[in-house]
Amino acid sequence: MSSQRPSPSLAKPPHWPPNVYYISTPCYHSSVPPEVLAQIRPMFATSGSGRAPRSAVIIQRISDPAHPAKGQHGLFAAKKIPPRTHILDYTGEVHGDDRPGSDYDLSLFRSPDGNNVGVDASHMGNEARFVNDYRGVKPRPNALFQERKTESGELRMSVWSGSECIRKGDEILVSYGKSWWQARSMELAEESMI
Ligand SMILES: C[S@@+](CC[C@H](N)C(=O)[O-])C[C@H]1O[C@@H](n2cnc3c(N)ncnc32)[C@H](O)[C@@H]1O
Repeated sequence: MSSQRPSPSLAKPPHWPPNVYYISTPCYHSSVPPEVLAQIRPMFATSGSGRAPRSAVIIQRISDPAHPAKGQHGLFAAKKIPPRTHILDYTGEVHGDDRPGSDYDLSLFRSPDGNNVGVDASHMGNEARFVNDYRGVKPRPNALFQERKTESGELRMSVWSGSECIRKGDEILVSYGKSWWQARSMELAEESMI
């Protein structure tokens, strides 16, 4: 199975990992059935950029020893972001196969006949792949994942600010959901039994 080849020409933001393609629009993997693709990306849809204005977000290495993702990276506000604002789309490889090993895979769409479509940013994506979960960092998330449709009808998963404004310099934090963490703790328990 294959994916369309991402364009290598985009300028990467600071701290971008060398082994990950930087893409501003989704790439579609051949595992997405054509009838499902037609629902999430109408024929006439043009892939407008999912990029945040370059100044809205910044990727930073986490050095705070109290942060549970210390040594990794996170996404931070480069300027004040008003409440309920579209920050950026979560780009990646849109796929219909299972990606159990990916820590960068989000659910995008479930069709009535049971086809699941995800967006996996483990090998290609944009700044949104660095959004961390709020647990152990702040009492509550200040942002959320929420789908949107582009003007031409393409379904995107996006990062939006919550009900309060995000101050410049704040880490942008979502909730991955209890089931995401439950699946990870089950994996760890299984690994420790091997
Ligand atoms: C989508 S990535 C987020 C970006 C990641 N920090 C990085 O530098 O690539 C998800 C991974 O980030 C880490 N992570 C995110 N939120 C976390 C949290 N609240 N506590 C511990 N680890 C977290 C976990 O390792 C998780 O598998």
